[in-house]
Amino acid sequence: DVEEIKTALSNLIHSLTNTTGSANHQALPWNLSSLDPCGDDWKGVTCDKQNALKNVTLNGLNLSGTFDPSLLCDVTSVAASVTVISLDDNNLMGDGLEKIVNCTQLTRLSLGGNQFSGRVPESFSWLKNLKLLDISRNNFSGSLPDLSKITGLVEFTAEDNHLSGTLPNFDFSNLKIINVSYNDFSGPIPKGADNIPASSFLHNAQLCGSPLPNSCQQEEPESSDETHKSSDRKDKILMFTGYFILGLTVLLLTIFCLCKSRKKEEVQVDSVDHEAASVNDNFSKSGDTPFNLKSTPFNSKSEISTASVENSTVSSSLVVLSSPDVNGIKFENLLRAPAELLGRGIHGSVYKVLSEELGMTVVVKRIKDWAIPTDDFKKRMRRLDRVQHPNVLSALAFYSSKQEKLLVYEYQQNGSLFNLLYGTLPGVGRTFDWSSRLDLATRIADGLAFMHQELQQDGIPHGNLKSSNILLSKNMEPYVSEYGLMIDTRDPSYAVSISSCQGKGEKQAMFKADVYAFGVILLELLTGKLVQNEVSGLDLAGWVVSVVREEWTVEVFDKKLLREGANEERMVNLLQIAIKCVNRSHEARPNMKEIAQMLNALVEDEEKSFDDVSAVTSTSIFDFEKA
Ligand SMILES: Nc1ncnc2c1ncn2[C@@H]1O[C@H](COP(=O)(O)OP(=O)(O)OP(=O)(O)O)[C@@H](O)[C@H]1O
Repeated sequence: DVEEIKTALSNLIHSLTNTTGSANHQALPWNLSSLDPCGDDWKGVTCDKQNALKNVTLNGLNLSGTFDPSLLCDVTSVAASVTVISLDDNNLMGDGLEKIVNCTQLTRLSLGGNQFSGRVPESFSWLKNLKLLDISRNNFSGSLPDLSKITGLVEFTAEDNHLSGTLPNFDFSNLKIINVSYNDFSGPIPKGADNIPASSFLHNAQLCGSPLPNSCQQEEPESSDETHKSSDRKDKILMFTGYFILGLTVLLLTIFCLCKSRKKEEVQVDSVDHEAASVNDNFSKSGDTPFNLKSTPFNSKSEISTASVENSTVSSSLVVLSSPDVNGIKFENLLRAPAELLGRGIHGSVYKVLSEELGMTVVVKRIKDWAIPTDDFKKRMRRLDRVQHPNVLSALAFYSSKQEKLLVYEYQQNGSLFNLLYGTLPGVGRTFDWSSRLDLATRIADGLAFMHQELQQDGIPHGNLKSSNILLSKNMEPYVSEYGLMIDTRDPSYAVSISSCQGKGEKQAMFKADVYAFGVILLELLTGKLVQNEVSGLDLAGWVVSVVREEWTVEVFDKKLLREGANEERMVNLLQIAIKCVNRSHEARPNMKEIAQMLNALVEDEEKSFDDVSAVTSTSIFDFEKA
């Protein structure tokens, strides 16, 4: 079997590295002279104890050529055991992708960021064990096969293709993550997607229904009669033309108002300060603050400057990003809505605002004294908006003036990871068990790895990663929030790293500061202890490293995890990853992509340990129990 695996893998890697021009010849990622493909020399290949092939992970290796799955899946010993095939971010094309169906044990198939084209093979829907299918960022076209037949599918990502037709009738009680944005899908989104962010469905001109704001009703044909259908079509053409003209008018008006307000701002900027008004401090603290400017006494301790609100041009100053949830939002209405102060930091304050206009609760983060030129800030916000990941919270809208920046985010009902670890929510007790912690860490790592990859060139790291910036949605889906705002890192070697390197090195140090911060979050998840405890003076990273240096010990682990009987070997594995992340030298730290791969391998391991795979997928991410 080992020989068979070795031959299959050699054939695969040769087919993906032999390019026609010898100048482009790609170095082999594996040492093929090594006798044991399951040994360490074959990076990305893992086998189980019986030497059965489990994972083939060849992400981001600049592989090119035609991926022929039969090289793996027509080999009996491989087909019977392989659970993960991951070829993300290469330059691969496909030939006979349908043959993947012979790898019946696949739980993860990841082909994102390649050149695959044509239809998605029907046979993908026969892969009954799949939990994750990623075909995003390719050139796939045509309609999707009926992927709803894969009842255990937890994650499906297909953004940035040319896919069309209707979406399969997914069961969203299983499917936790989906992204089909930037395609040509049409028709209704299947029922039950209310908890999925609307951004997962954006940029499909004819998709409708919750969570998108456009309902499908008027698009459903009232009768099957041909004449009705054609008049419906005409109506639609008229309707879209109307929308187009309306959109154009709004755009022109907005540009006109912006120019006008900029002129006014220049003239008025010096006189604005004394007019600045605020949300009254006492109201804020009472937790039920009306932002209503008319009923709120102004005072000099300005919270949200409202000088501009009195100015009738402000509604054009609130820039609404791509989310359809907030179309038509007006700045002044937002400030008049009932609000509650959630927190106040060195850089500003955060308010929870119930917006009747939007029919939703949002969070407004006000940042003062961020010395970023307005144009750069706008550019940055728009750039960030183009990089969407299901576990990263994008801003819905923003406002920028010389004095302050306001950012509007969707409110996340279950608070932050910080609250989950160290506080309690009234009325609800939570078992935040080992597999939930590992799952959360992996999703966050996936999100950060994606953001780092996309924003490396732009030099935009998270900059302020911490457990209070990991938010939990209504269904406990974790989100990284406040990506790309002010740099305020926890990395103790950051200042030294930045001063000692320039250009590319400087950028790398910034991204590696996020890795340090992520390592600290892993330590918090493992130990249940606060990072920097002002009372005990504990420096978590320093403490863990010193305890571990003595000898590997369970002393560091959260007692709750030990009581629940979490697997110590896997906890130690996670601890090892965390310690790599908090290495004092930023160069020695792994990057987020490597960390995400290590965590996903741990999850795989965890999943293998459960006998009943389907029981794992149907379990909710977090275990609630009544307090
Ligand atoms: N979109 C949101 N939904 C729900 N809660 C949020 C949201 N954004 C922030 N919060 C919560 O509001 C509180 C205050 O946020 P804030 O960003 O000021 O805190 P912080 O992360 O401690 O400080 P900073 O980010 O300024 O360093 C935090 O507990 C945070 O978890």
